[in-house]
Amino acid sequence: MITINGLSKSYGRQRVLDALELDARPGEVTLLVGANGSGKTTTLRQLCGLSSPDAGRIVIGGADLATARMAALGQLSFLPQSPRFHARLTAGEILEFYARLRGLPASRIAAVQEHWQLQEVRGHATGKLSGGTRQRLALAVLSLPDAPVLLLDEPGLSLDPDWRRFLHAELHAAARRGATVLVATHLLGEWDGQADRCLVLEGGRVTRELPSSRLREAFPFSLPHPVLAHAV
Ligand SMILES: Nc1ncnc2c1ncn2[C@@H]1O[C@H](COP(=O)(O)OP(=O)(O)OP(=O)(O)O)[C@@H](O)[C@H]1O
Repeated sequence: MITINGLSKSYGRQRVLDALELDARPGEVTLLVGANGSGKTTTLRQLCGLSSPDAGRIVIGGADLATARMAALGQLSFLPQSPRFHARLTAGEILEFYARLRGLPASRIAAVQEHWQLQEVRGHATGKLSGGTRQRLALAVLSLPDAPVLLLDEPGLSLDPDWRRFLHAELHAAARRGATVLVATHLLGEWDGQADRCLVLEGGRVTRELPSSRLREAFPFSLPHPVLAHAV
């Protein structure tokens, strides 16, 4: 469970989040949608403790991020928008590194590697992987700890349609196991009908909640916007 109350964040004079209220529940895939620059990444970075809010409260699985930081962060697994790995390390070394950080056994690495079909590139330097394969590696890292709260920033960007479908199925499977899944995206077409809830971020606040099956009809006014027009 994620609960955000009154979260505000400004960069200089730009108020990006303005007393944001948001919740994401266990057992559901929740989308946070909005145009480029609407504050989706800023929201996820606040949730991960990578940036401090000016005001407001974040509670993750009952732990307040400000007062019980380790308990809150320990429940998270985060996929950033542009995952970066050391270019000379191999895919296998990356998985081993993150597994060691989380205290996970080699059997878990093997299972995740097979699940995301990374066996063939296990010995390949990440700098030489295709964008989509690197994204699959990042998703494998995300799924290593089987965390109760998953945060994903534009997870489908470099995946082909088959892997996007696989990703959706994975996220729903995690939700069925009880995880809270929050996905930030502006790729509305990709997620049409694919989420349990859809929160619309505008002007630094969640202004509306829609069923994801209504994403396309809910955003016709956005078509002249180049990004949203491209996305739908
Ligand atoms: N570290 C920072 N310093 C200054 N401004 C920032 C910083 N991070 C984000 N911003 C600004 O905050 C606004 C929101 O950015 P953010 O990345 O959260 O939007 P977004 O909804 O994720 O956009 P996109 O869909 O393009 O990824 C933008 O105007 C951005 O330039």
